[in-house]
Amino acid sequence: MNIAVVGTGYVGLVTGTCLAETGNNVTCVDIDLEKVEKLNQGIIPIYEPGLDTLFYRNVAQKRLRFTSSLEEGLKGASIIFLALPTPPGEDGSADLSYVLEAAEDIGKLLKGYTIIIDKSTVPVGTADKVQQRISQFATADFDVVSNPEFLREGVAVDDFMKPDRIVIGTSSETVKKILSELYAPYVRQGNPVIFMDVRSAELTKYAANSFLATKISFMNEIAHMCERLGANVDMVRLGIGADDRIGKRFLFPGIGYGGSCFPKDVKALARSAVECDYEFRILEAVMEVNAFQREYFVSKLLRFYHNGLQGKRIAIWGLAFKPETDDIREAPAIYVIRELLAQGASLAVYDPEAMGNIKALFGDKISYAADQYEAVRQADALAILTEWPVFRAPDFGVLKNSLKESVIFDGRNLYDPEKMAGLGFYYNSVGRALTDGRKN
Ligand SMILES: NC(=O)c1ccc[n+]([C@@H]2O[C@H](COP(=O)([O-])OP(=O)(O)OC[C@H]3O[C@@H](n4cnc5c(N)ncnc54)[C@H](O)[C@@H]3O)[C@@H](O)[C@H]2O)c1
Ligand SMILES: O=c1ccn([C@@H]2O[C@H](COP(=O)(O)OP(=O)(O)O[C@H]3O[C@H](CO)[C@@H](O)[C@H](O)[C@H]3O)[C@@H](O)[C@H]2O)c(=O)[nH]1
Repeated sequence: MNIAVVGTGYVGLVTGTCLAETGNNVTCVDIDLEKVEKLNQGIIPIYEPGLDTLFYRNVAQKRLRFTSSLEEGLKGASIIFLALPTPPGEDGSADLSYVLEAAEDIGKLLKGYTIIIDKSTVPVGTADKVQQRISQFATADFDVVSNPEFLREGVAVDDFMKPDRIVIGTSSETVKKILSELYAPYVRQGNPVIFMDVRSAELTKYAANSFLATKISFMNEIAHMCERLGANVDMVRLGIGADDRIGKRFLFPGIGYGGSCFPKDVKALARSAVECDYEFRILEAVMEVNAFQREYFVSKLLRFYHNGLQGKRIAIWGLAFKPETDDIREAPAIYVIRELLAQGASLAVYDPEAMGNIKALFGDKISYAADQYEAVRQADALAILTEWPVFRAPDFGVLKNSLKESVIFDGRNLYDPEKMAGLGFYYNSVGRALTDGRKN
């Protein structure tokens, strides 16, 4: 099939590449000229594991192209995917300006029957708005479909190629037939393509993200109880996760969820509730707990250094909002860095992929280490903010010799507290015993 993808960010680029991989002809469109130029030079502007192999293969075989001209992108396309930003507006509701402006431009260019698929995360009623906006300008026939995307950054290619499920909101039998064919290669293992009405599909996306965010905030609260009651959150996690009704995943406490999706989508669903005269009480608590997690992490350092952080050098391992990505959107690290700087600490940071993005934000206010061990050299303490695999089994001897004092604040529970005490560290993690082996 001939496909256009409008918006070539994390979702658009992965969607376009993975659709080309199964034999479709895909043109990705973006208004960011620099991005399009890079893509046309074979430079992938984001870090996403596994994307490069598929990208280079499909570009070489001319199934994947990039352009900044919408007109050129839409030429011959029978399906148009919208993968455009829907950032939070001032009141928390999703800002639909990117989607609706693109709809208008698309309307002016539509030729024959076209399926317009919304992959952006949008509130209930958006497909109707897109339909109306396009109708004002189009003469050709078209259908607007909601097809929310559930990929996770860091494993986006796998998630797209083998999705748990595909949700499609449409009432058109023609659309159902065409999209069943388009997605058939991705659900060969029997994962379902779930057809439903458009409004339910739109809400499904927010419900999924909000439920997962709720799971995380719930576990963060359980972690606080563990710290107060002398229980171990790892054990509680295993104990409840073994129950199929609860499930093992998304039960890891830490410094709160970040990223470009959970924070904005929870906020947007809460706002949607207000707009339809309902107070979504759980979501208010989920957001409150999430904000508290990063504050609590910083407060642990402040309590430890009760004379203040002035003159202290803190090393930070992990800046991205999660491992295996360079994305720092809403990363807890941004808050932690700002707070520690405000308290007078000097910072040396390291992340395998997100250094460039953090540098663009903080410039020369902090030091950027070439590797994780350089970051801790002569630091008073280490703070761990992202659970990159490379941090999981460091050389503790080197770590201990590099730090001025053997002090670790771990926001991601990477190590065993007893083991850390045995190695002579002060080790403060989330929802587990605080251990101090410095006098061992
Ligand atoms: N990032 C994720 O993991 C993820 C997963 C599922 C769903 N989503 C949703 O998908 C949507 C896109 O998210 P993203 O992370 O890919 O965003 P992004 O910011 O990475 O990419 C959006 C792209 O759209 C481009 N753009 C803006 N206006 C345009 C226009 N008029 N024409 C062409 N291109 C235009 C931007 O230049 C940018 O490259 C959002 O609604 C998001 O909530 C994101
Ligand atoms: O047990 C857990 C799991 C995750 N997180 C945090 O939650 C955030 C989000 O993680 P994750 O969901 O893995 O990453 P995203 O790429 O943001 O993916 C989410 O957001 C996407 C955009 O909507 C959806 O498509 C995905 O299905 C949904 O998982 C990160 O800060 C994680 O550190 C935890 O704190 N504890």
